[in-house]
Amino acid sequence: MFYIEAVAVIVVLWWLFSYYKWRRDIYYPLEKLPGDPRYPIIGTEYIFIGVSRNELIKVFLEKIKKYSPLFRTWNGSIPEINLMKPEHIEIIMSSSNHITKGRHYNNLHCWLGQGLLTSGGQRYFGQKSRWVEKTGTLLDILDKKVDGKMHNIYPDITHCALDIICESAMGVNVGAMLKEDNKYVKAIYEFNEIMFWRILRPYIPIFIFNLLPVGRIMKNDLKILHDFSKKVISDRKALLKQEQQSGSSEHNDGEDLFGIKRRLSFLDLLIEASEDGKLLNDSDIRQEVDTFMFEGHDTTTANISWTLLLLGNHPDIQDRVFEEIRAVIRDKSTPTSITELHELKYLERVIKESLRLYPSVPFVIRQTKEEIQIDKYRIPANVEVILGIYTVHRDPEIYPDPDQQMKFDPVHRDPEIYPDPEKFDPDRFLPENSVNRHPYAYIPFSAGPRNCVGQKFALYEEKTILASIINRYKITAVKKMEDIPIHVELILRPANGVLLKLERRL
Ligand code: HEM
Repeated sequence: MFYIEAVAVIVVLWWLFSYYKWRRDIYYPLEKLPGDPRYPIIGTEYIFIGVSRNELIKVFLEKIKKYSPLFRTWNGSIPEINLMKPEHIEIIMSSSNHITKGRHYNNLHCWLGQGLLTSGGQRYFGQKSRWVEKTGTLLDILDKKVDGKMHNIYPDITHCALDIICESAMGVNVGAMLKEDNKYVKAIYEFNEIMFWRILRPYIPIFIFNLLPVGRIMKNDLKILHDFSKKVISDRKALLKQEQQSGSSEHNDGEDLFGIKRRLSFLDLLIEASEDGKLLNDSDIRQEVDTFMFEGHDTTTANISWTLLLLGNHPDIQDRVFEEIRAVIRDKSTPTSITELHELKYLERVIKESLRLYPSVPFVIRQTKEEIQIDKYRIPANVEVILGIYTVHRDPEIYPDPDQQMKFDPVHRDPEIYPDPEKFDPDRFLPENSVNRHPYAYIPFSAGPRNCVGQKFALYEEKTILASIINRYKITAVKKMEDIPIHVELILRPANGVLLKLERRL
């Protein structure tokens, strides 16, 4: 009996000490930062209660306007520091100390595991000729939508991007564009939505969440996602075995249409590294494949989609893009060489400007490894810092028109950095207009030691797809940009897809 009482006293004392330490080291320093009042269990998430999905971003932007340039929020009992100034973001992003991802990414572990890629990946992609083939299939699908009516082409772009990443990085043709029902793509959207739903409800314990219908749907989605990647891996393994037996190898010899020597695919390298089972086991491979497939198609899909919506709203810019494409690829339907892709300079500025206004990844979250000082505030070690990529593009304090408050995006839309930040103006990215820009004022691919490994791949792929679409069709957007609701989750998506009217040019 005495023993139980002694343990109970030690537990209570330990808890009191931890609580005291937490208040001294975390709570008090952070309470000095601006932000809404915090309540037990819910933190500051009550600001989102009763807010519709389409309005969530507006509520958050109001807070940014109120508390910019930095403020704290509480996700339940976990504090989060929101940063949106280039010089503040630089402190975290440029440091090799603060590279641990925030804990919200733990929600992804059940899907992507710990498979976060840290080394460069562009050199593995030597199969760009396949992009031309996939883009051709996309055009065939879009041709059927040239009927004077409005169509949502978001699913078509998603399937094309998925086919391209699977073919380029995994060496497997999943034929997503040719399938009627794409369970994998549906599961990704659903999983992301539910994950975001859960993040906003820190007061629901995990065991209750798992019992709710959303918890069960998420579990089912997870199975679909894993089954898909397992099949990609087993298909590739079977193909490699077949090639070994027949003595032929289509993936590591010869040159493709772009004159690039073919190399092993990213997945082949993972499989090679696992041959003796020492470096990577099957689960490690699956995690890397899941990460790459998700990061490698959802991001590019979102950016291509926003770019099409912007071009569909700006016929003058679309005409300029079209003229450049005709001058570069002449009578072909799609670019077929790296040189041609490089020559599409104006299209590149269009893509960059689209990524400024609508960065596919709207924020990244890191944990501080050690205490840091930001302006007059002391940020303790081990707290979550939200680096607002979307936010860094629009600054509320210096945004000139108070009525436009809902639209600002503090970093990529800071009027001091980008005059008239709401305007879609690709020429902001002319070299002469970019010279004095802060290096962390434009960070769609993040920056520093943990930045995106796929940015070159993304740019080439997007140029190929966008050039092919604009070359073949004149596109008209059905809705103005300001009337298109934005869905924020890990990816920034147009809420209702990409509604366009297509007219054949050629
Ligand atoms: C427009 C397209 C893309 C955008 C805007 C984008 C953006 C980003 C951002 C912001 C990050 C987070 C870096 C950080 O935590 O600081 C990231 C990570 C990553 N991206 Fe991309 N990305 C794009 C396309 C791609 C493509 C095509 C691939 C693959 C071919 C790819 C693969 C990855 C991987 C593997 C990571 C690392 C994951 C991690 O360490 O957590 N991305 N990307």
